[in-house]
Amino acid sequence: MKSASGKNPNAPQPKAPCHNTSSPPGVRSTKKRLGTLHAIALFIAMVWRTSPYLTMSTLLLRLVDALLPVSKLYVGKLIIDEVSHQIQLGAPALSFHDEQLHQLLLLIAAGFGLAVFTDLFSRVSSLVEDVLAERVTIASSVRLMEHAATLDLKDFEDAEFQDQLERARVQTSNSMTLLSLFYQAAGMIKAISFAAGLLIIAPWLVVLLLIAVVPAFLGEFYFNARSYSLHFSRTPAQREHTYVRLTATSVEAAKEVKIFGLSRFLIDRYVQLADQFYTANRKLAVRRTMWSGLFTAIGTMAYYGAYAYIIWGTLQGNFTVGDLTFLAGSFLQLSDAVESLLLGFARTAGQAEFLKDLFSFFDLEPEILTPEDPLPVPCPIREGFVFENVGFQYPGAQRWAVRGLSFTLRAGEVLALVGENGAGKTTLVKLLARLYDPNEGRILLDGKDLREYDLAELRNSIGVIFQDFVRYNMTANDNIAVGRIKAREDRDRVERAAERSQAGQVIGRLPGGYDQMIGKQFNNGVELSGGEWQKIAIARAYMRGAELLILDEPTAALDARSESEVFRRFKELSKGKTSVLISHRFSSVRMADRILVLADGKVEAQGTHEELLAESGRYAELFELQAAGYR
Ligand SMILES: Nc1ncnc2c1ncn2[C@@H]1O[C@H](COP(=O)(O)OP(=O)(O)OP(=O)(O)O)[C@@H](O)[C@H]1O
Repeated sequence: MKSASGKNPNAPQPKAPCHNTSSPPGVRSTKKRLGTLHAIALFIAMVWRTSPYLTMSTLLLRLVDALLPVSKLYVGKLIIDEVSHQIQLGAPALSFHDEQLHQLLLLIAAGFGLAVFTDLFSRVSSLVEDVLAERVTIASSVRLMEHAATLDLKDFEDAEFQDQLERARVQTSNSMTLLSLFYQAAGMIKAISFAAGLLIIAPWLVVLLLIAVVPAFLGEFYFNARSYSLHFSRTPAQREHTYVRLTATSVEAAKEVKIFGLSRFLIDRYVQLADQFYTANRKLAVRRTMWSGLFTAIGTMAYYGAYAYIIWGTLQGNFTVGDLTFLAGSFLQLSDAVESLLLGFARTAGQAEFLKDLFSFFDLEPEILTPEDPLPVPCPIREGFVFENVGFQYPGAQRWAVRGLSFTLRAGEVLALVGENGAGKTTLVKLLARLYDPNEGRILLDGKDLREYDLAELRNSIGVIFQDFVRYNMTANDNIAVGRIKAREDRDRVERAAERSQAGQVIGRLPGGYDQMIGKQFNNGVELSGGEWQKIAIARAYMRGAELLILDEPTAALDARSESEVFRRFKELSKGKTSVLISHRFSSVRMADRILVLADGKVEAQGTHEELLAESGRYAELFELQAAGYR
């Protein structure tokens, strides 16, 4: 994996400042701030792309919604002024035909209309925003999954990558909070509309107000940054926390948890991690509450100071009673609006830090790619695969998993791989499928480097069933169809594949047949035995019908008769195809055309079963050990 900037994140990196929870947010570099703004801009673009129509509607509705309160307040002022005016005139009781009464009724009707509209608009805006937020959540989750699918296998095996993925994942479900950006824009218009009234009548009140809310704003900014850096620094622990919780409650672990009596151990670990979070959260929350209480008190003081000034001005005759209510109302609402605007802004800036994680995740690029002018993958394969002095080291590993590995896999042959645990058999298979690229040497397919072929086409012509194949909690049909998902609806093909792998008998015994849900995660699911699962998984290889088929020990749980049958059929049915079998059972391995003995990541010996026995090497030794066990 490398970031779009071209840097390899696997290379040692200087610690990012946000790792350092003690550094105050004030020392953040301008570059980082720009990065935050950039993330906000990318987010707005993403919202717009999700639904231009809903985005426009949200903005317009919020704009109207923002202008309604000041209009309502102004109509209130006009009503009070009109009433005071009538009282001052000492006017006799108004009659229905009076011009003034009409005026007053009209103002009351306008006030009523505005009140109804305000409520309506705010409900409709919230509705549209909710819908938009949900669409954004779905769109960003889809983008996250699509992007994750393009990244390399080694990325997924990297803990730092998992942290980043976790933060990005959290972010996709937080779009709702982020849409408060629009709310902020509306809040700004609202504040400007109130300020406009105040500016005309008493301009310095606006200055007073700004001074009053600045501390609250800075405080909020500070605490949001602290909260982000706290969250960032504990993502690994947070993932462990979730992992422990899921392990303690998952169906997969339930057997061992009970047999080994692990629940107390897991709960204690959970509590230990939770305690760390709790203590840090509580400390931050207490400090935040104290400071924000103080800042709010400053704001309230400013409000009452302004209120006293307006009352004084009214008593002096500088303002009318209507002005008094308008100014006091405007000031209060403006102070609320500015405060929530500034706090919201600080909060959004805090959120935008998380947003950066999402977009930096989208910036990651895979290293295993299709070249510019890819070769078409040969079909059928004519010569086969050649490993030329191949060496591969897993990222971060001290030792080479394979090194100096050279051999030929001829087109149309059945090759068996044997070797003790850790000899490099699975690694070899992963290199063949380009799940990794070699660090040394090269792998040729029909004389050309694997890296010159179209990656998707190459993977399309290879079918691998790994020893740790996935047990999908899906129907029996889909569990086989994953081998060639495009043919999912082709029940005949699925059934043929199942018959070939002996999964047909297993499925025949299921109450729902091919439509039976397998696995215990969902309603009406039935569990299978280990061997039954393996038969289903092997059916995927037949379903795939690829040029190169590889069974990497998915037969370990099969009884001896079933495994022997699986390999016999596999050999028969894969005629004309190239296949690789990995097994520790020599009775099955001997059926292969050729056997490769791997040791310490390289080929130690090769030949037919008889040839290898005659050599009296490791193969003969292991074969004898196993045979002795049966005597
Ligand atoms: N994802 C990985 N990351 C780091 N090292 C790995 C990874 N997978 C395997 N290794 C290491 O590479 C070496 C070869 O492993 P590999 O899985 O290829 O062996 P194998 O011959 O298939 O073993 P087994 O018979 O146990 O399945 C081992 O030393 C193993 O520890």
